[in-house]
Amino acid sequence: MSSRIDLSGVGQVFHVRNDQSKQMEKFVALADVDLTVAPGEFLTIVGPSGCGKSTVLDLISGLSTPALGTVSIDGTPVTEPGLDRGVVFQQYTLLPWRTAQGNVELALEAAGVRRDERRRTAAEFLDLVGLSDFANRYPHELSGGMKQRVAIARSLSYQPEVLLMDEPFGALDAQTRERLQEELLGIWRRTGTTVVFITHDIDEAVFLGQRVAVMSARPGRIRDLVEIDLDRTAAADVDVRSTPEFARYRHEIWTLLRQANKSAQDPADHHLEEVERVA
Ligand SMILES: Nc1ncnc2c1ncn2[C@@H]1O[C@H](COP(=O)(O)OP(=O)(O)OP(=O)(O)O)[C@@H](O)[C@H]1O
Repeated sequence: MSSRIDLSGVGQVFHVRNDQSKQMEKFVALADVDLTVAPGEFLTIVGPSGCGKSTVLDLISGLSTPALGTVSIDGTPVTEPGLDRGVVFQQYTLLPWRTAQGNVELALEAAGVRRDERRRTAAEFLDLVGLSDFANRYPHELSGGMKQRVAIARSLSYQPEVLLMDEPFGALDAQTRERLQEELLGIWRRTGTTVVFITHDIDEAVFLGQRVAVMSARPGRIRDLVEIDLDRTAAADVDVRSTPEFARYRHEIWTLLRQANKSAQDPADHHLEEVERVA
């Protein structure tokens, strides 16, 4: 099960207090964002800090609505959060008084799933993320990587058609992170879910994404889309990350990010013009 995501002419504006004048003013966080994510695609998004990556994810998840343009899932405009979209954040968002199993069941409760089926499905998804032996542990008894796996199991348990991930592995050590990246690719292949994954890490973006979207800031835009053609199924035997193809993609994204950072620092940007247009 997977869905297509469309962002068309999307702009987002926030009201912020000007440090000098102390007046409220409009801040254009996103402008002219056009993006289509195909059903079952794995898209990663990179960009300078504050360029609007989380804002894009919030719009797709329905946590906010755009000031301009439309966001739709399979042609239906997104107006609020829904169980067709699962979200995983960087911070572990587990309830401390519930076990791993209980945390996964929570999402199924919200989806109205019957008790016995909840138990069975939660166990199945904990197994999928390799945590069957830890089902009865509480969050404080789990490592950071395990907590994040529970969060992933919880988001997958109600079988969303879209999985939105906002730097889910950002707080993990390098080894755990690489292992979870490989596990996530395996889960994605098995479930066929459409994934949008935000990261600061170029290697992570190249390793996971079938395409990498590079954003620029002030205002946030999709600056480039790079197709990544790597054979990741060989990951178990071959260190894909050390191949010349991987290095080429890494350099390409690195160069685009450098350019995106430079344009963000350019004082002659179109920021004010955009404010006028979007406001
Ligand atoms: N609710 C809000 N009110 C005011 N400004 C906001 C709000 N949310 C985000 N912003 C601003 O919008 C811009 C984009 O924020 P966003 O969190 O989407 O960036 P990001 O690319 O995800 O950043 P990072 O990589 O640092 O996590 C930033 O300048 C941020 O300060």
